[in-house]
Amino acid sequence: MFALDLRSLTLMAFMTSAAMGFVLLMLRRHYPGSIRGMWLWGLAPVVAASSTVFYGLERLFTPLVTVVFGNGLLMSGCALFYFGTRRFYGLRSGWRPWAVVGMLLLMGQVFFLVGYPDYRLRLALFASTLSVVLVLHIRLLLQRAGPGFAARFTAGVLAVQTLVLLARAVSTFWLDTPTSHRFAPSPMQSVYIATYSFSVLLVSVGVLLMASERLRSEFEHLANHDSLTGALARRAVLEDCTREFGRWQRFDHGFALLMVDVDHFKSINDGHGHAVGDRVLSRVVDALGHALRNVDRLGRYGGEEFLVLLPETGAGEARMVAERMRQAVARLPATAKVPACTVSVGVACVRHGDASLAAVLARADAALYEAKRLGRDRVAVAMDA
Ligand SMILES: Nc1nc2c(ncn2[C@@H]2O[C@H](COP(=O)(O)OP(=O)(O)OP(=O)(O)O)[C@@H](O)[C@H]2O)c(=O)[nH]1
Repeated sequence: MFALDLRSLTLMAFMTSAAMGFVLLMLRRHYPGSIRGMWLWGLAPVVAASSTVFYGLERLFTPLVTVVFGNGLLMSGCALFYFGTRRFYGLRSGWRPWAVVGMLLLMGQVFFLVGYPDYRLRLALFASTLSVVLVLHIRLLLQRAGPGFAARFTAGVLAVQTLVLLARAVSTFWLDTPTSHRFAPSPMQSVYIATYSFSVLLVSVGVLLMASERLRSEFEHLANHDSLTGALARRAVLEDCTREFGRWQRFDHGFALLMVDVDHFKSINDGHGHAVGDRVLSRVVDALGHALRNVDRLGRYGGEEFLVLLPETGAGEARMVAERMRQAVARLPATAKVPACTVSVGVACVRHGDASLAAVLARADAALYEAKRLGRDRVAVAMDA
């Protein structure tokens, strides 16, 4: 019959959990504070590892101590993983309801150990409570999982762990005797303990991948966005424009570029100070962004100059969008902290004969110059746009 040495498996589970806890706690220092939950994720395997000490050395303890501490710590380890994930997603966890559930579970465990000794019922109670925690964790991961792989992977590992946990509890009713115990050799028990040590390892890897994915997306955001206004960085918006130019060359899908410049910005800086000028820029970007569709791209081209890409847009529609943006900024009221301002907008559309994006940009720039020349706070469309 297929059965592994359960004490060796338990020792392996201990070493895996302790090592993963150590790794997570050490790595946590290398992640920025914006990535939350790593401390709880690191604590979880350490607590789970302590539970295996009670199971593995059960001869040294009374059954009551083994059950209360072993099961209590294992349950706490699983809950800490879940709390870590909640924290990671910016959710707080009230510990009181969890403490009540934990106490009730332990009371039930003691009852089925001392009051009405039944290993099967004790196991069924423990497995079902632990499964609830695991299912809550899986649900949270699947609800919040973005396009990345890590959260789905972690949820998958937890799902396997839950199935094995439940299968073990159910199988006990058929395979074991009511007086059976943890180290009575059985295939199910081998699968359970092996799955446990693997899942601690894989869940730890999973949460580490989640933290790394988050870190990468934070870096990407920093690299692609202007830190002052939140608009796309010049390089990112130009990349989008170049891609759109390529689509136009291949599929003949037209697009428009808008060059937007804050009027007399130097005098705002000079009159109110650079910090106020910064606030004006942020407010202008907010207003411009609200006037755009999801597919449009808004980037900071230079100091107080912004570039807008309008895919699949002709000259008439682009002029309307530009006018909407101009009005959105002009309508911003002056406040105690920020003066009112206006913008001028130059509009250009890609057209046959354009050899590169630079040609469209140059026409949008020339149109902007024209809008400035005509008195500012207006939209000018490039000739033959
Ligand atoms: N506060 C602030 N000022 C900036 C920033 N980037 C560039 N500037 C300032 O923006 C001003 C731009 O001035 P100009 O190019 O003369 O243009 P303008 O005063 O807006 O005049 P027109 O464009 O002709 O209407 C300069 O004084 C720059 O120092 C920034 O990030 N924050």
